[in-house]
Amino acid sequence: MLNPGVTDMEIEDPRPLPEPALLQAPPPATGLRPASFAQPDLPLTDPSVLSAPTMLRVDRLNLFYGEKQALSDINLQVARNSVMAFIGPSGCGKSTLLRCLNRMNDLIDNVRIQGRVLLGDTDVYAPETDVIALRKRAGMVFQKSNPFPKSIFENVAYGLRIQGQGDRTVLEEAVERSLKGAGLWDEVKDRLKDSAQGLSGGQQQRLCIARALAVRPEVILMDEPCSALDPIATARVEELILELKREFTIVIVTHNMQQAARVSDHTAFFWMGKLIESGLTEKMFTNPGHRMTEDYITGRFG
Ligand SMILES: Nc1ncnc2c1ncn2[C@@H]1O[C@H](COP(=O)(O)OP(=O)(O)OP(=O)(O)O)[C@@H](O)[C@H]1O
Repeated sequence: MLNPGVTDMEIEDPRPLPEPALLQAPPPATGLRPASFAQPDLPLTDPSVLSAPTMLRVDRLNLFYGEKQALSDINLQVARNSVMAFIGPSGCGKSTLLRCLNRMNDLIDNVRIQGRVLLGDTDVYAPETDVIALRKRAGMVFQKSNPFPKSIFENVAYGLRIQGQGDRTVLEEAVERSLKGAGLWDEVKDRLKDSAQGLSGGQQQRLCIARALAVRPEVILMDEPCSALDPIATARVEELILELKREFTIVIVTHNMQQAARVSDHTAFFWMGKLIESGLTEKMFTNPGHRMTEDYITGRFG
């Protein structure tokens, strides 16, 4: 959602911005939750995440929509097989940064980008980079589920079909694997030929996740994937995110602080196009390094 209405009038006396923290040197993982952690039923960060190799790396990224600068000097890393949450008030640039990671901003006129994004070893913005292949490696799930007016089967098979895959057995295997991966197989296996638009909102969102999984991505970019879902469907997608990170790297934009705390290993807080702070989610939610992060997380602004 676009919201150009955020101005510095909304936050009084902002402190000088610190250098954005990189995730290179997180505090050692003890496997223990700090005693002050407010939500004791949350999953602990898997210590293996902290030593995982980097999947995504953003270096000195600036983005302009025409004359307007929407991202300023962003430095950030996302560890492989982890979940990174982007949080911050409306209009701070979360979706813009998410779209930079697989060049979805290429589809918007008048965008200018400086800096570097690496997906694994691939320089995302290098002229020789194949954008179609890149988006296959970094799939996207949007705020509003957007199944095509086709059958459940064809929705999931779509990405493979446009890659030229026509072998029925290969497609059937991929559809089953992806629907199982998205936790939807048991609910739809007997009606794969039915229209996807007959599914509930939560099922449609999991179908879109299955569609993203079908082309075997490495990264899944999720832009507020639960904002249109009820609490039960939201809980289902959150469980799924925790399962999917065993195989994939996930970046999720969310306005829901509990959701960020529940599903993410790392959190990055943005304000007016700047990365204010990033780090272990447990730390960000219990002992943030910046006053603005604390004010946002505790609902004092945003
Ligand atoms: N296509 C566009 N053209 C011009 N400006 C844009 C465009 N998309 C976003 N912006 C502007 O860039 C800034 C960041 O927008 P973005 O949607 O990335 O923020 P966000 O943090 O994801 O917001 P929200 O939480 O409301 O979805 C905003 O000022 C917005 O108005």
